[in-house]
Amino acid sequence: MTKNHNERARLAAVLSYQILDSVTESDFDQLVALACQLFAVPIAAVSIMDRHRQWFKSAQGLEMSQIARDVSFCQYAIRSQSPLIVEDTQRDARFMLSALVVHPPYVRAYAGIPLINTDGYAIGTFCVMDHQPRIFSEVELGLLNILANQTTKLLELRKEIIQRIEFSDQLRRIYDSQSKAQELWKQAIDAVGDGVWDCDLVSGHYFFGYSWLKMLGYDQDDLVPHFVTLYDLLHAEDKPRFEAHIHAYLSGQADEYKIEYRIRCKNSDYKWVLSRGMIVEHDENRQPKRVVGTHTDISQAKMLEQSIWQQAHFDNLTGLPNRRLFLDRLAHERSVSQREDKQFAVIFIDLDGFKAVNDAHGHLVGDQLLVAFSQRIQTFFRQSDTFARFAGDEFAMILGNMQSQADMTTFAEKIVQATKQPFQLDEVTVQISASIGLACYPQHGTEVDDLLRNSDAAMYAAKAQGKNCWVLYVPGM
Ligand SMILES: Nc1nc2c(ncn2[C@@H]2O[C@H](COP(=O)(O)OP(=O)(O)OP(=O)(O)O)[C@@H](O)[C@H]2O)c(=O)[nH]1
Repeated sequence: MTKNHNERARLAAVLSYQILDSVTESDFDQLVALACQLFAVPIAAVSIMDRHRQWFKSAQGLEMSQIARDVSFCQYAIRSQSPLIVEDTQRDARFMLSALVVHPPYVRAYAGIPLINTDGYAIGTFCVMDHQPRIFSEVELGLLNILANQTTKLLELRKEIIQRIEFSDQLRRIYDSQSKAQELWKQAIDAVGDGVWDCDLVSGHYFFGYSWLKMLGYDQDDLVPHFVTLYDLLHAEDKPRFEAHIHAYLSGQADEYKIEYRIRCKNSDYKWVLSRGMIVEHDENRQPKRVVGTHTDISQAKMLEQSIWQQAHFDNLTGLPNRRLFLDRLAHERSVSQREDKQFAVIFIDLDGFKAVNDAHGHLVGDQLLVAFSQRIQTFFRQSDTFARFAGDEFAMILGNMQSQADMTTFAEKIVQATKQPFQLDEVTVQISASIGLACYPQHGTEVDDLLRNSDAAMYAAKAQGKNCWVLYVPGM
């Protein structure tokens, strides 16, 4: 496809090949040599038409490397975008006085085919010249066309290669500048104390930043820079959560990579760290290739958080779960038992005569008694049961997975018996007893509030019956 002559656009197209004044290339020279052989002519050339000159990319039989555009034969082929055939220059008014005709190389015959690129611009010509007048047969013109086409293809190929080289240079420059920026970034973050890490997902190479290592007491040589090293250092309990989060982030299910986990220090202690990261590179299939991020030591914050949680959920004096934690566990037990169709017991205990101990021996002894009672009763429990201090001398229990009401009452009796055994405290021996109320899920209530209220009511019934005993809830209490 050819385009109407637009010299400005044509020149832009010529420049895009970056071929003007380029060094000799054998591919073009071979085509020119072939033309001389094929047509038995002394002169053949591949020329590129610049703004004011015709420059020869390759030429045979010509002394010069370029000529002024206005004396060139090829300018006609360029302008008309069609072959120019001159069988005898001395009989053609356009050329008979041309410098190329009256001076060397004394051109008498000329055939030139424009090199029209894929955008339709005539970049230059492929031409042959003779010192004698000559007629170019159709076959010869066909061959010349083929040579011109091959030359155009060569020009396109050459342009593509140049573009690829430029593109890869550009990529390398971007990569270099990014690497420099990333290095600076790593150093800056390392300097403020957050440990930097950088993971190549393809090779598994894992860069541990200086602060990362220092935070956990390691030296550079202590750790193999590989993802497996990090995985091995994770606390066993945190590994499943870590794996799940990584998977969610890399597969796009999670928007951000942000996870807290414990990691083993050089001295074998564990530290809590907050790990944050982001994908910075994808491969050609848009799969994540590289993730970089930071490690922040959050051990202090975690300890504070744990201590606050502990204070909010456990009784200071006895170390038993408090009312809040008891209610959480009760709600949990209820939903598990409902799902699995099981029974459980809620047991309410209020000590009898506790005030008298306080009054007789002082508050401190009263405290010691509460602790001693808790420790004695705790020995009756399974890990899965809950024994909590509600307030003062009130305690509550959850006994999971009860087979029968008889199991519950047997247990209650054990507590009654154990409580009335004397307590040997620091300076005195005291004796108390317990009043116990029992309610069973689901017979005595299916909701948490009902179970609490009914076990409390049963406990009051035990007090009313003379204390030092247990009572199983019956409706109407
Ligand atoms: N030493 C001590 N006493 C407490 C604590 N919390 C509450 N008390 C006291 O525990 C007593 C509980 O009162 P009551 O349950 O009426 O005393 P009680 O003698 O067991 O009465 P009954 O249940 O009817 O047998 C009160 O005197 C509270 O001041 C505590 O943490 N330490």
